[in-house]
Amino acid sequence: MTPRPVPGHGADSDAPLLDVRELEVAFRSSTGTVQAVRQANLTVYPGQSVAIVGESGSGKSTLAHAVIGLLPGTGRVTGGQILFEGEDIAHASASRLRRLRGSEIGLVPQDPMSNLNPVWSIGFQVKEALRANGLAGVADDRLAALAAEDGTQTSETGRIDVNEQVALLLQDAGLPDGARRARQYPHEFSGGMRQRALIAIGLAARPRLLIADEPTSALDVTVQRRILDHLGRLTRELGTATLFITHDLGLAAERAEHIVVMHRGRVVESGPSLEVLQGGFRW
Ligand SMILES: Nc1ncnc2c1ncn2[C@@H]1O[C@H](COP(=O)(O)OP(=O)(O)OP(=O)(O)O)[C@@H](O)[C@H]1O
Repeated sequence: MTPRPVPGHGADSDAPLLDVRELEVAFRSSTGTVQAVRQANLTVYPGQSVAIVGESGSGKSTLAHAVIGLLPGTGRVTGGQILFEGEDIAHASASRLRRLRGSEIGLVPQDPMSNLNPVWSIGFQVKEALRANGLAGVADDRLAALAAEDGTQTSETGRIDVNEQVALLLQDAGLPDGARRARQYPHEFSGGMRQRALIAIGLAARPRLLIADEPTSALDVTVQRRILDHLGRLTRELGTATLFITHDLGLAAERAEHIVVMHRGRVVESGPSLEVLQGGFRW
């Protein structure tokens, strides 16, 4: 079943942002080949939130990592297409994928500790995400409005002091006192704060699609809820589509408009969240 376009996201909402067709991903090992993803289909429209749900080992992360061009180890796309804004990126070059990551497709990874560099300040890491996409010192409308609220002026040409920009991005991800937070290092942050820093980094370049891989699974339930609420609000306000990976069907139904259920590498169910939840699918 193909998800319906989300109303109110402009004329291009008729066209999928991401259209995964018959995707096959395999890992080679000394004992043979593991077919991690089989003939998987998945569509995400602009601004839409889609969750991939499934038990451990069902292929959720592999599918998401294939989309972002970050398959680990011997993982290879062995069939099918990954159309992003109509372009097949299943076999795109490393440099094309690097350009897409961050600027068009952001990632909030599963494990904040191993995805933040311990020797760099948080602010430096946000700045790097901006620099990599040529956006250091550039304020979009949202940042200009946040700067005005903060009593800072942006120039008429949309320039902003890069340290102020970093502080605002951290604040927007739910880290008050962003200027001070920017000077701190990952070990000075709690797990929840590190996750928020990764959200700031993932959204810094305003990607059209954000992939969130079990973004809060290591956190306690209250912190998890608060962060997911914040992430949902932020992506809605920014108009960012999200591909949310989780093993928790209830959480997926709460957080996403559309659910794709994976089992042993295959998409076995796909539809509006409520329908999938009420369908009582069990793996
Ligand atoms: N780096 C790897 N090398 C070899 N096989 C791998 C690798 N990563 C994943 N796999 C295999 O691919 C299959 C799908 O794994 P994947 O991690 O995508 O599942 P998942 O649904 O995301 O699980 P989890 O919820 O535990 O992260 C599994 O059989 C797994 O063993």
